[in-house]
Amino acid sequence: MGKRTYAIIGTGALGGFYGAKLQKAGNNVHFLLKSDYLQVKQHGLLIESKDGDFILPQVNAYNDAEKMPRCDVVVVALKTTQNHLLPQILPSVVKHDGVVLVLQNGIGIEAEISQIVSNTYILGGLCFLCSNKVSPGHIHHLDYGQIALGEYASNYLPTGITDRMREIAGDFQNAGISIELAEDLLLGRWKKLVWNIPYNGLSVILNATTDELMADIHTCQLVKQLMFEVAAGAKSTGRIIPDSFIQTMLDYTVKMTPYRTSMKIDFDECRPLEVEAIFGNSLNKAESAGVNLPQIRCLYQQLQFLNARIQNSVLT
Ligand SMILES: NC(=O)C1=CN([C@@H]2O[C@H](COP(=O)(O)OP(=O)(O)OC[C@H]3O[C@@H](n4cnc5c(N)ncnc54)[C@H](OP(=O)(O)O)[C@@H]3O)[C@@H](O)[C@H]2O)C=CC1
Ligand SMILES: CC(C)(CO)C(=O)C(=O)O
Repeated sequence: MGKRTYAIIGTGALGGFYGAKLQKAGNNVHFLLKSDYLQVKQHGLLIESKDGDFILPQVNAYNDAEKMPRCDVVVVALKTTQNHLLPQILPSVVKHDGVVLVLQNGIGIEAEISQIVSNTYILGGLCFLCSNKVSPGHIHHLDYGQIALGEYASNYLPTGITDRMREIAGDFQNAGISIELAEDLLLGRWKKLVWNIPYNGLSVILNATTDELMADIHTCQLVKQLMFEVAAGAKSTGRIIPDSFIQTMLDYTVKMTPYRTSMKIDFDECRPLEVEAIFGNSLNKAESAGVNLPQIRCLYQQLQFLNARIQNSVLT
């Protein structure tokens, strides 16, 4: 097989960064954009990265999914709040027997996508990346970047490590993106939520950066309690997250460059928050297995209030 073709659905902080790295490494990449389309079509992408800045003066830019060629790997990098658009986008972009790779935060998205596409493999990637889009076509990569890649099977049954995962991981690794292969995508998704649920939620509710949350004894305790609730959620679906992993996540955040989480950035910019994909879907999974997660539900209710306020302010 020749080189795989890639479509990036949503060329923002994450999609722009990984897509540009893939193109720089010689892959054939096609970028779907919305408001940045003209700028990127004319001037390409500028990546300012802690690993070295670079410019791609020319990229394959589209503002209409139907004009994109069918690709081997279609990377979903929209905010999950825009996933209602996927039924219009994915079927025309992914090749028969191609792959949809979901790089979004949250849980349960692969199952939703399995209802949209057929004859397609679905993979999920948990991205430990700190990247922001600072202006049209200009991405600022601040820290990290590794991806844990897993494959989706019906009901999130673990697939082990497949050849498809290895092949796609190879492309990303050749592009300088560090990849870990996960035998169980659902476990990987819960593990990522150990970070996202406390930090994304509390950063918005408490108007705080990660370092501020870790510097205070009370919020540090709250973060830890929320992490243990995520582990209880994982357990309700038969996945075990060891206590040592929770400690690793706490240590990782203490060492991290002080960071405004993606949800906090969305909140500050008055954009819809990814509350359902991260909080709502986790609660649904645990509660349908008969397990309540009261602290997560409390955060969820507060975030829904703020989210509704954002939607109303955008409408008025
Ligand atoms: N940024 C990060 O470091 C990380 C992000 N993630 C996850 O990755 C996902 C993407 O986040 P992120 O990249 O930060 O978000 P961004 O908002 O930076 O990027 C999303 C992009 O999708 C574009 N888009 C929206 N609607 C359309 C459309 N109809 N057609 C084409 N493009 C469209 C937006 O364009 P426009 O601006 O014109 O609306 C935007 O550029 C989220 O689930 C997030 O949680 C996970 C880990 C780290
Ligand atoms: C963990 C982190 C910071 C990047 O991986 C993230 O997922 C977010 O800000 O939402």
